[in-house]
Amino acid sequence: MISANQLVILDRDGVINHDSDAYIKSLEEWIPYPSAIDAIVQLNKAGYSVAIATNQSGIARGYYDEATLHSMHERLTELVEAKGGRIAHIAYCPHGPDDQCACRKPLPGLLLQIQQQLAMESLAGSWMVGDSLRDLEAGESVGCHSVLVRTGKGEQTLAKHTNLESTLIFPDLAAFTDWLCQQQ
Ligand SMILES: O=P(O)(O)OC[C@@H](O)[C@H]1O[C@@H](OP(=O)(O)O)[C@@H](O)[C@@H](O)[C@@H]1O
Ligand SMILES: [Mg+2]
Ligand SMILES: [Zn+2]
Repeated sequence: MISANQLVILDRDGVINHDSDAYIKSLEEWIPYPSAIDAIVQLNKAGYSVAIATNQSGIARGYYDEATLHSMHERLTELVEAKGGRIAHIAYCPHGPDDQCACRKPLPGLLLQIQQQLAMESLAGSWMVGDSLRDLEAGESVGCHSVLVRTGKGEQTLAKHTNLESTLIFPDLAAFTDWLCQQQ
């Protein structure tokens, strides 16, 4: 069984791949940070499981469909597995802000889906890595450590919220990964 402190949960847009205020609407627009792919594999090789929790309101807004989203996640999985890594689970919220779902971050639904999928008793002590406050809020609601990266919307998040005292801040996922692996 995966222990909570050996799980890293990643936000997708702005952490693994470039984000856009116009949403990531196609496979062509899904451009991973090369260092992020390598970081996921590095985490795996250091004994961490990696899962993804991503809001995808672009589906509810009609900008793209679930098949297109799945093609992005197939590509991500291919890139990670080609380097010997593995994504344990990808949880996504296809709903819009007004749909009153239980899974759109900052609600914890995506993280609870990951917990159930990985048969874990708790996520307390896992790591939640995001570029937006809602990522961190979702993680903290289930006891995750908060990590903010400056990629994607990270700089805007930092400028808007100066009271992130319990949050670790790194330039990008690779920098957090290097730090975490040095803690072992
Ligand atoms: O960062 P994650 O959760 O992986 O994905 C975020 C995306 O779903 C989109 O989320 C939207 O927020 P709204 O859903 O419109 O509030 C906007 O921030 C877009 O720029 C962004 O691409
Ligand atoms: Mg994001
Ligand atoms: Zn949802």
